[in-house]
Amino acid sequence: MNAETSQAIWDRARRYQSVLVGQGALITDADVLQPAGTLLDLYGEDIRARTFTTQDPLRGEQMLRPDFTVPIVQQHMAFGAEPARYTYVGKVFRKQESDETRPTEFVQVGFEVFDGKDVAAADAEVFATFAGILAGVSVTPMTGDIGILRAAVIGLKTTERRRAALMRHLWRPRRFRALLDRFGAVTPTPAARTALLANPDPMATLPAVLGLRSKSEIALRIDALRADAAVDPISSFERDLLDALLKVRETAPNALASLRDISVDLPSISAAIDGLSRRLDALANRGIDVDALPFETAYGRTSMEYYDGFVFGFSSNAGLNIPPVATGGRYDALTVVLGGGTGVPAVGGVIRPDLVAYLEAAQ
Ligand SMILES: N[C@@H](Cc1c[nH]c[nH+]1)C(=O)O
Repeated sequence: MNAETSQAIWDRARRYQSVLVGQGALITDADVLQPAGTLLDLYGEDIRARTFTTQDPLRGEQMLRPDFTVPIVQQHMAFGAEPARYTYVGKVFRKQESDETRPTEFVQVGFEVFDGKDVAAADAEVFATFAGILAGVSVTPMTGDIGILRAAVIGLKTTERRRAALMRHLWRPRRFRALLDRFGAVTPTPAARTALLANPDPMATLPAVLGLRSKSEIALRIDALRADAAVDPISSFERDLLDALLKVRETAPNALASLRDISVDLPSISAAIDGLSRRLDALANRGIDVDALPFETAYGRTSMEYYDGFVFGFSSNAGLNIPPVATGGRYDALTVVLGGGTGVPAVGGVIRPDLVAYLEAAQ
């Protein structure tokens, strides 16, 4: 699916990067080989499964960098001073499991902004920068906000354990739905579980040969299931609110109005919605046509699991079946994890020059 030679794609990448440098971004880089271990966990299931890993005799498990954001956050938290803007050009590596025509290594041009002075303005700056680079290319933007979804789950009137389970599965829409139905007692408890919990001494019924879990882990799990079985279901009122929230998919001003309506009954999302409102103002200040800007609450739920606020993407209009040409989002919590407890508000994104070339050739 190459529309340009590799040389032309690198040239194009550097042209895009010069726009970012013009905006005050420092050129930076990251090693191709990154320690896999705990870093790999930060990406989430999809990227974890698609990352090439290898073994180094001294350094242990290594991965071919599946993205730049994680190593750049690490560098920034170790050596950087705020505010900072960075840009990089380089290849990332991801296995393709279903579509052989998709490359397993491709060039990204990235922009990362570490600046907590005005998060709405920083979100708008990143979005508008990519929109500017893509002016004249036929793409449609999409925006979302993982922070609204997180706030909704945090606000549910249920146990901490249930909230944590839903939060963990925020990224797997089907699993999330199944959990919500279970916690809402919409789907009945599986018969085997009911039988297990009805048994006064379930540990006595364990087979002689156990699987991966130890006896004490199984006992803990049974205790947790027992405690959970005694908890009231999440009300249909709250489940309907979550459903309504997840269905919001409109132009940004309409989405804002719908979300405000929902927040009357789900006040935990109010602060996140105020943030959305400030972001829309900041985007308008940057010349973005906010009235036509699409917003979808569920957008970004299947991508990088480090996003926790604004998310965006630019996709081809035509039915070309290619991934979005530019994507990004806010990842404040990732900076806390990699900063050893102290973080800095951060947002960024990448653009793929190969895909833009392909789109332009198809236009
Ligand atoms: N690193 C992300 C894009 C991104 C950069 N900054 C924030 N998000 C990716 O490869 O999809």
